Amino acid sequence: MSKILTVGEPMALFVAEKEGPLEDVEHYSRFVAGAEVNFSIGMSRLEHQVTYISQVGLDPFGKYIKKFLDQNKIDTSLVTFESNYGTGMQWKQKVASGDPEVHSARKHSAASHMDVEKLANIKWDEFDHLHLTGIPPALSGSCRNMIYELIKEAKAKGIQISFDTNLRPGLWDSEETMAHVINDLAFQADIVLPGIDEGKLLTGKQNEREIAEFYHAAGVKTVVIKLGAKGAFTSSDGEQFYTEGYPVKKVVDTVGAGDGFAVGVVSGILEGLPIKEAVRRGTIIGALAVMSPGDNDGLPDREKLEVIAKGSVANS
Ligand SMILES: Nc1ncnc2c1ncn2[C@@H]1O[C@H](COP(=O)(O)OP(=O)(O)OP(=O)(O)O)[C@@H](O)[C@H]1O
Ligand SMILES: O=C(O)C(=O)C[C@H](O)[C@H](O)CO
Repeated sequence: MSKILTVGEPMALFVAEKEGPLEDVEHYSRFVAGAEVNFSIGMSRLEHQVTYISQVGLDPFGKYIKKFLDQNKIDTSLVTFESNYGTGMQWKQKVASGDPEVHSARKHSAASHMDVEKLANIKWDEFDHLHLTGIPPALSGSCRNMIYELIKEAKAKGIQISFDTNLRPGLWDSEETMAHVINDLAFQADIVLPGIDEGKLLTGKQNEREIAEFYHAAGVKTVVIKLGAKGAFTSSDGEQFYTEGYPVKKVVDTVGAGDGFAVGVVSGILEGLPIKEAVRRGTIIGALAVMSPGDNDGLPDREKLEVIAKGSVANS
């Protein structure tokens, strides 16, 4: 079991019960969203210990999120309640195919008011790994400073860092700033996990090999590029290979696939699996994530993962 630190914005998520435009939907089911929440749940289900740093509003949704994280055995000792600002919220469409529309209310949220003081109580000696995404540096200037400081402290302690680019253009002033900051942060990581379209936008390169070279040239050891249903391309330690996507009969909801994929790759690396097996695990968990309506409800426990990895379960 490894000990992992992460930080992010959790949101109350309402998933439409019927297809159609969000303005016509009357009934929703409640879930918890947040890329790092999804990652934490996946890692926790595989019996790794995750400490999740965040701030939520002192409101019913903040309380719900804290309870949900506790129920999923995630360490919430660094999750604080803020009475002046609210918990972020999302509403997600139900769709028969393609990506759903997601509407967010997260401007000036409690999480966006995090700053470097959130890092004061981290017990660095406890952690083996830091997982970050491109979302917190987009939330506010104080969050961005906090992420730079977090990386600096982790690197000073020699802690391995994974970085999922997870672009949210709507949260940035401009695409140029987004690409500059995200690359600056990614360059300091050991493992970088962009989607293919994100990689093209961030690097100006045209294909997965060139994107990987761009990050290697800045010192990144392992680059794994997500190719949607097709799978992934990996470049690590001079080795380059493709991993096929795990077949899915019916896609229920595409959101969260990248986080599930990160769970597979990072848990596999932390458990000492060869990189090919770690990425294969990523493709399995990414596929499981698209088979359920919430952003993290499809993530497997170890028993389910092992059964699927051995190929003895139908993918329906
Ligand atoms: N329809 C699918 N069928 C099978 N596997 C899938 C499918 N969609 C995604 N995956 C798996 O999940 C991984 C991550 O998905 P994707 O490439 O969509 O990442 P992403 O763009 O970061 O996702 P998101 O931001 O929506 O969470 C893929 O590399 C693939 O292995
Ligand atoms: O949209 C965001 O910023 C989120 O963190 C919500 C989702 O859970 C996330 O996009 C899934 O990767």
